[in-house]
Amino acid sequence: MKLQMSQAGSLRARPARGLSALPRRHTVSVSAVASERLEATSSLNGGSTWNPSAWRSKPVVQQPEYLDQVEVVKAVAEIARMPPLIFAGECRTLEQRLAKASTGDAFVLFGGDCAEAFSQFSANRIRDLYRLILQMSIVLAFGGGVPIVKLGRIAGQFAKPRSAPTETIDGVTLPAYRGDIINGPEFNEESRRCDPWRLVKAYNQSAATLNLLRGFSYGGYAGLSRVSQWNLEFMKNTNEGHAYMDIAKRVDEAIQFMIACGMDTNMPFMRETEFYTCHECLLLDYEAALTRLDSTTDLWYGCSAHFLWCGERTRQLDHAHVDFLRGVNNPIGVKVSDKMDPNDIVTLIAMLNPSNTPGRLSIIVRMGARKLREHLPALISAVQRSGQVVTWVCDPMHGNTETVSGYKTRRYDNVRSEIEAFFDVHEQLGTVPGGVHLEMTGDNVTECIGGGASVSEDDLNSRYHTHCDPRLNAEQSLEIAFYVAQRLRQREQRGEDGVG
Ligand SMILES: O=C[C@H](O)[C@H](O)COP(=O)(O)O
Ligand SMILES: C=C(OP(=O)(O)O)C(=O)O
Repeated sequence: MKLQMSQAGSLRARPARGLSALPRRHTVSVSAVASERLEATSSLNGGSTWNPSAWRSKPVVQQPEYLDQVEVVKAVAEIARMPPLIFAGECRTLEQRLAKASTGDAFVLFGGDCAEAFSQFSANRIRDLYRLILQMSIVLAFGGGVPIVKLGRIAGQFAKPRSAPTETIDGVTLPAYRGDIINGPEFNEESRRCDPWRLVKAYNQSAATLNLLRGFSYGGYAGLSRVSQWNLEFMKNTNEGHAYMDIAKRVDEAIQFMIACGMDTNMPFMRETEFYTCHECLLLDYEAALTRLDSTTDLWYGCSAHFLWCGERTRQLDHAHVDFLRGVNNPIGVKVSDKMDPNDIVTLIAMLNPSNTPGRLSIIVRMGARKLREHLPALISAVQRSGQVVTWVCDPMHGNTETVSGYKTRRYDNVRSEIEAFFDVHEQLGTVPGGVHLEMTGDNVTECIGGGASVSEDDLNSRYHTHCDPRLNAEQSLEIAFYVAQRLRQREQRGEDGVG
């Protein structure tokens, strides 16, 4: 990659180029509706030129209020001097994988912490999340008969958008916790002060995390012959643990059979797995400092993660986050609640993926089951009419948050119902459910209620460790994987029977 940096270490803006002039591959033509909408939004884009700092001229929300701007400049310059965390070629491969998910030839699993935390950083926690994602992928691949694209909410998922800027406890009001990359979760003035040097700490934690993930992915840990060793210790005597071991046994038998037929166990697919990282593209100072020009294509890539998404609270058409994301060439996503209007979704898609490249854009729906059944059909139909290609993903977490006994929690049944509704709606419309996006952990936490683990309301205070939103624990996550696998298998069988 060509790192365009000035001597001070900040990014030097390259001469701005029209986005339409940027080369893109495998594009699909859109209908006149989408083209008209793109034309109509070119004034929002400020013409069609882009550079990693262009967002600064737009309205921006959910950014930290730092007290000392000089320290911000120094910390951001430090990040801009650092190497990219990912390589652009990996993003292009991921885009191809996500394109397959848009047609049902692959399925995407996004999973990981709501908010990574400095205090919870450990090799064991990274390993446990990683192997849970591997386990879930095996279950999904076995059920669905398609490759699973694995995307961890990890190695950069630090910044949190908040509903309210402040928090009040016992009559004391302080700034809200916005993620460890910005301030601390402890409820005192010092901790809640936004500290720009947290940016550097988050970068370093992300680099170390990614280093271990790459080691696991390419160093033998993720080899298919180890499938039966991925079961987490505390899962061994659970229903999900047993069901997983049944599948692992069948995978082992299939491998033995293939070896007997002459298969070479040194083939890359036997020893390695692709694993990608993602996070919300929220903290634009950080993201811009890690945006680099790829020397092989002369295109900009956000190098903090392979995949970046725009949150529900920051997807305003004329605001900074959409402007930033339209210019990076990574595959990207947008979170969408029931507040999204069918016309606006077409406009937003046209802005973020003007060349209609399959795999470039995932729409991550998060509404709760009831609203999803009501609103998603109109969104899908509008996108279909416009000829736009997107990968539809279900986030069953963010439309299902409630407070019980003072804890933010989610009920397993509601999470599962939203996934059910997502598959049902796609089935009715003949469109493709492309993936799920879960807040989950390999730890044995008690943050979400229900599931086979039978976490009750009274258990919430037992192992409630999240700094922000409640995560599914390992058992609940695996249970969700079995449910999704069942839906994928039904879809596959309908395809084989020529139905749908
Ligand atoms: O995880 C996402 C958001 O940061 C979170 O849902 C917002 O939570 P809040 O409503 O408690 O601010
Ligand atoms: C904040 C998040 O989601 P949303 O933007 O959908 O609320 C998230 O996924 O962490």
